[in-house]
Amino acid sequence: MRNSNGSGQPNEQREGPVTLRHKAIRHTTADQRLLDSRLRADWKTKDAWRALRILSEFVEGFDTMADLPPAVSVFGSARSKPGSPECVMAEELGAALARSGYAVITGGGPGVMEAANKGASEAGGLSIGLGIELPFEQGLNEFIDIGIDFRYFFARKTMFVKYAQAFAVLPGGFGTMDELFEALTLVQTRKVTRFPVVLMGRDYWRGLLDWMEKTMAGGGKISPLDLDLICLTDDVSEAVRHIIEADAAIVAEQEAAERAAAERLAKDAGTGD
Ligand SMILES: C/C(=C\CNc1ncnc2c1ncn2[C@@H]1O[C@H](COP(=O)(O)O)[C@@H](O)[C@H]1O)CO
Repeated sequence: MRNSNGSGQPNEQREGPVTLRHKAIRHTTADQRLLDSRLRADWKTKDAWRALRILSEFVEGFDTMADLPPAVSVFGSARSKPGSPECVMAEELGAALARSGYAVITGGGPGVMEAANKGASEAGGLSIGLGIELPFEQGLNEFIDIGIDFRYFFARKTMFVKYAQAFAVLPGGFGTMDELFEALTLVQTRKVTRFPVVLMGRDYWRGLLDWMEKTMAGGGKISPLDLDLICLTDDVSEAVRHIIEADAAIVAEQEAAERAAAERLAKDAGTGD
């Protein structure tokens, strides 16, 4: 939904290729209708169709994102104001990533997302926004070269992970925490190849990291090694260097694994196994 008309009500709603205006606007989102257990009566008739709609989001996303160069997903608050310390940092980070050859993927919204897209775009990089249908959504920010609007959070989240070499997470609220912890869980459970997670903003993250070290790791709820996944910094150059080095290390590991597999095959062929 976009552009409130002053009454706080949006005057236009986009649902995939469909635009709804005026009395046709629905005051719920696709995610809300899918997840609302009070709509149980609809499950039999509507969920099978929803599955096709969900599939179409994956098809559209895979098709569009497959052509990207190496990319970094940047997360952070939708509420930060332009010129705030985290927006300044996001803009510098977007620009530095672009100069190092990375495309920048964000949630396509305002605040930190917009700042990262702006930095990337103005530095000549490729700037991508994966928008999400929200009851108060404002549309994709103006610094996006490739934008995709998703109805379903989980389809959109797949794209952030699948097409990024690293995650950079700036100060943010629940949405940002969700994205951070999803990344850490995927790496911890080896659902994705180990990839770097950079937390930017030492003061903002210190309390959470201390709690993770003392309470989570101290209480045996995570392994202390899980915290090695995270790089904490205020320095944009250090963040980008960390991403480049981790990226190179992962590529080297993968190449070594492929070489070892090829050598095993050759050896087995030689011994007739
Ligand atoms: C809150 C406002 C607008 C929300 N618009 C969003 N557009 C796109 N993506 C969003 C939006 N809000 C949250 N996200 C996702 O979560 C992260 C930020 O959430 P947080 O709670 O603000 O930390 C972000 O990385 C997005 O992927 C009004 O201006």
